[in-house]
Amino acid sequence: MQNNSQSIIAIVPAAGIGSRMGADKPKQYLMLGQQSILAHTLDVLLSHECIVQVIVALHPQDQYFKQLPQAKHPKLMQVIGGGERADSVLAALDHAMSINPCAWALVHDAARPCLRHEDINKLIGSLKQYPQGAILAAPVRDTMKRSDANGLITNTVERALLWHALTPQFFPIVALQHNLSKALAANVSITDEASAMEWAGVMPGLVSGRVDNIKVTHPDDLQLAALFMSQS
Ligand SMILES: Nc1ccn([C@@H]2O[C@H](COP(=O)(O)OP(=O)(O)OP(=O)(O)O)[C@@H](O)[C@H]2O)c(=O)n1
Ligand SMILES: C[C@](O)(CO)[C@H](O)COP(=O)(O)O
Repeated sequence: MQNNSQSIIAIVPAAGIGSRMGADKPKQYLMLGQQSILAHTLDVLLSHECIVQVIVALHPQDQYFKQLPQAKHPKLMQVIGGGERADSVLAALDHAMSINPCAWALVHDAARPCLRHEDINKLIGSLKQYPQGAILAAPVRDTMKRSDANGLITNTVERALLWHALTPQFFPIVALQHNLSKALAANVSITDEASAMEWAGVMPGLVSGRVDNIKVTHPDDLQLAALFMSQS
């Protein structure tokens, strides 16, 4: 895959505690086959020819990362993450700004180990069509319902233009760092990089990605991720 000019720095928010998983360790360190979820995710990013650096944001008390073989990879750097995912991403972006502010950030959840190079290539390849940046996403397939506080259906939501936002999310480092830091300073709820860009008036592109690029969140996601990994 040739990416012509752009330098790409991957950012991996990996400072979460995995509370919804309810495991005895942060979910990114749970085993998936022969290695941990985070190790799989790092392997995909470190092996991509267009990614020149990988910055992983870690929990301040992380005791696991240094045991990963990937921790010694020459392309890998680590920073201390923050209280929320967006804070961890911003900490990594601040570091990326000191490396190459003209590069692009490819932000990918540690908890999405099933990512494939074909999807990274699609996203990078969308740069000409979406110079403002873009995200991998999956069109909604099911009928979508909105509920009230009692779990009763209030209405059916038109699904034709609804997407599941995935990662990686791909933006110019300077613009993303600026907009994310401004949005967080304004106490805006930011759950992905695109929402910070949207808050600043940008309309990111949507690039259709594989539905097996799941985020391991709940216990039953582990078996699904293992199945998808076995087919990659
Ligand atoms: N303060 C945080 C919170 C989350 N993350 C990372 O952001 C990704 C997506 O977040 P999520 O799936 O919510 O992970 P957790 O926050 O660990 O899960 P939970 O919400 O169940 O605690 C994960 O790779 C997680 O490690 C992070 O870097 N810093
Ligand atoms: C970034 C993300 O994976 C896109 O769907 C999602 O917003 C992360 O949410 P989480 O609650 O931090 O897992």
